[in-house]
Amino acid sequence: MTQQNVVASKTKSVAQKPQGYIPIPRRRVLKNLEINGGQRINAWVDSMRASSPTRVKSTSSLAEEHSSWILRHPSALDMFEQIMDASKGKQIVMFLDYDGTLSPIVDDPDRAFMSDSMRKTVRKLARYFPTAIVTGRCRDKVYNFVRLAELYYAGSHGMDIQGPTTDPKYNKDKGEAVLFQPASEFVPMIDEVYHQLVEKMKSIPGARVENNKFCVSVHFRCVDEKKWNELAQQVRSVLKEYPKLRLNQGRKVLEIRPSIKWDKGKALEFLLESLGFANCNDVFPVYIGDDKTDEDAFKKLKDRGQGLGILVSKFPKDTTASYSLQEPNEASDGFPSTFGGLETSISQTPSTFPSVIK
Ligand SMILES: O=P(O)(O)OC[C@H]1O[C@H](O[C@H]2O[C@H](CO)[C@@H](O)[C@H](O)[C@H]2O)[C@H](O)[C@@H](O)[C@@H]1O
Repeated sequence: MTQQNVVASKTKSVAQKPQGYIPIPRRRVLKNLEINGGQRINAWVDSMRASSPTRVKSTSSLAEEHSSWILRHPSALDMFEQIMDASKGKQIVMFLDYDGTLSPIVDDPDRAFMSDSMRKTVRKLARYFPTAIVTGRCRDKVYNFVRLAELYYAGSHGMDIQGPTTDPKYNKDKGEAVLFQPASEFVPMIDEVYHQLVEKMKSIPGARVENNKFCVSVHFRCVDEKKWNELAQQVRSVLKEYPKLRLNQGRKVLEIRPSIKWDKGKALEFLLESLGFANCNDVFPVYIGDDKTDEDAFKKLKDRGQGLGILVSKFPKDTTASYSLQEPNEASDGFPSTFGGLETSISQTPSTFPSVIK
């Protein structure tokens, strides 16, 4: 299938129902919201609470839960030898989520900076392995945080994919090396919704709306929990006019995006195909992420029976990832001794981005 055909076939699916990755089916969310400010909207707010816990469990029950969870999802740092063995003779491809993985979670989304040491680690990784950032953020914004031109970037939950601008073959058109944008027709709609949400959120102290180009984030991290109900109703009042959009929840954020069959897992698959690893057993993709949306990528790896997923989380969470890391710093400090350490253990030539983007 040619690139154009791929684009055309993905675009055709715009009107179809989303499949596969909706933690909160839109129909259910809307049903929950139907009784004006009544009981059902509470169900949605409960779901916001559940996905953004604000109350800490007792230390002993947490410790118990954690030790049983860690048996099922051991630390990636402790599993270095096993990871090495599994990847032997294969091309490692790195996929990295941004918020909560490369940068710590902070109150102000515009200040989620990546540390210099993390940047150094990612630069080092990219010298040895094709490396992609896969994020809910707008691609330009995440690029401004990461500032490494040698990476692939999949912004807006994978709906905006760009190749390394250091590579002349991606850089023919004045630096815009866009490979795939399956939701491009939604840009005006997303923009419209963004402006409406900005207006609505003016009455809710602490709420923030972020335009991620192909999707919109409504942040409630700094909103008093008593106001979550009102925030949910306001978002609902906008969303009900846009049946082609749907809703997801992340870490204290509501994410509105096009109802197309596309997610971080599909983006991972697209990048692997583009790199020439479509039907290849000699590839070892590693995906590191912290959020629900990363589960689509973990699941994709499991379905392909290739590589591994690493969940960054201090707390036990339902996940398809095989391994875990506790926090972004652990990833940064750990990389040089784990994946970065591979440079001394394998005989791969640096800077060998496959020249096979089709
Ligand atoms: O896929 P990701 O790279 O993890 O992006 C998901 C969302 O991340 C950002 O929000 C999260 O991080 C913020 C900064 O630490 C934090 O304030 C917020 O509460 C988190 O949800 C980003 O701002 C969103 O647009 C992304 O969708």
